[in-house]
Amino acid sequence: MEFRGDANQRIARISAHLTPQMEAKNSVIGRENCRAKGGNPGFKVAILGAAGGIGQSLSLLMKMNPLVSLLHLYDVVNAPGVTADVSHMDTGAVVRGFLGAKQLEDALTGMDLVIIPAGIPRKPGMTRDDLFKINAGIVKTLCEGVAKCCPNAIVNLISNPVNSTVPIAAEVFKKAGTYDPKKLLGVTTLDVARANTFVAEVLGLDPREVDVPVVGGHAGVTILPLLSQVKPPSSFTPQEIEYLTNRIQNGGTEVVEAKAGAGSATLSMAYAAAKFADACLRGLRGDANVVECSFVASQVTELAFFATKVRLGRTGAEEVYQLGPLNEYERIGLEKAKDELAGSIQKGVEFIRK
Ligand SMILES: NC(=O)C1=CN([C@@H]2O[C@H](COP(=O)(O)OP(=O)(O)OC[C@H]3O[C@@H](n4cnc5c(N)ncnc54)[C@H](O)[C@@H]3O)[C@@H](O)[C@H]2O)C=CC1
Ligand SMILES: O=C([O-])CC(=O)C(=O)O
Repeated sequence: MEFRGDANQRIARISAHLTPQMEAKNSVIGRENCRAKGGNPGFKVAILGAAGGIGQSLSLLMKMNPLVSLLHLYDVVNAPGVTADVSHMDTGAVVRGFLGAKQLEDALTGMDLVIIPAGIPRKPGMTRDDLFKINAGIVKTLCEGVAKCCPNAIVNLISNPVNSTVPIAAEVFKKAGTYDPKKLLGVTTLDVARANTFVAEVLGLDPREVDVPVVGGHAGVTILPLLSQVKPPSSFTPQEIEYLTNRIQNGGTEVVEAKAGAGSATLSMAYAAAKFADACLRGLRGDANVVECSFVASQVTELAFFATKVRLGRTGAEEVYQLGPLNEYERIGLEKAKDELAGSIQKGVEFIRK
């Protein structure tokens, strides 16, 4: 009988949390009184924009990451549904959902890593810069929340245009007095994933064996694959270089056009974001030699931000690597990339300083 009593109490507790009344009473969407806390030692991760195309798949992938103990899913719509769904996966991370601006602070408090895929995606005919008008304000608001509630968190910024949203985030953090350049990382991992895939196709290799550094930024000509530095060392014909560079630079547009109005890359992007977040968490844990490309504050060129390989450690991007030797084709590409990047960075900075 004692056992039955305990079990009944447990069931009553759980059922109570399933009622809409209780959900409404709770400031967060979760199961606060349940015993099952996962109990994993690990990191606390928030996804802002978790109900979107990228956000949903990314939530699934982060729920599967053994380094995550607590996963906060925030969005202005549909966060409860995504949270309920993902929370039934029998992996270690405990999942809590947060809906709307009033719950942003709860979503962010105590987080080690904040991943931001919030904002509108492109439709055919648009550039990433066409998203600035709407996404700049979204990123500003969310980063103000980060500065207030988890100023020491690592931020992985996905929302486009990354070439401008990263400078916007930096300015927000500077204004709040919390800016640590090592902790603000623009996510360019999808460019590397595409480059590895397309180069592997040309070379007839497994993409997992290929490593292509992609530097610069995350839009059109600012995406600069360094094919002269591909591992394993490989040579390409001028036609192959032209084909690969164009395909990598226009990979996002290829998906936007194929989706024909239904958005941009979400599945490959969630994969890339999960890979990059995992690298950040391994760095936070103290693993050695965690190296990824990312758009960060940089002294590699005269620009304030630039994507190169960075070494991720306990405090974020602890080392920003130089470009290494470039061939003539890449030197010309670098000048074009810098010209466009300069304007995009300036636009982001001015959005906050105006
Ligand atoms: N860095 C990269 O390599 C890539 C970046 N992106 C960018 O990621 C962003 C998201 O793309 P999708 O997931 O496809 O778009 P989506 O429209 O499917 O999802 C965006 C989500 O953000 C949410 N949202 C809007 N305002 C918000 C706010 N203030 N706070 C929290 N959430 C908010 C929406 O409710 C929606 O659930 C776009 O800007 C897109 O261009 C997309 C692919 C690659
Ligand atoms: O192209 C877009 O709009 C989305 C994006 O950044 C990408 O897929 O690389």
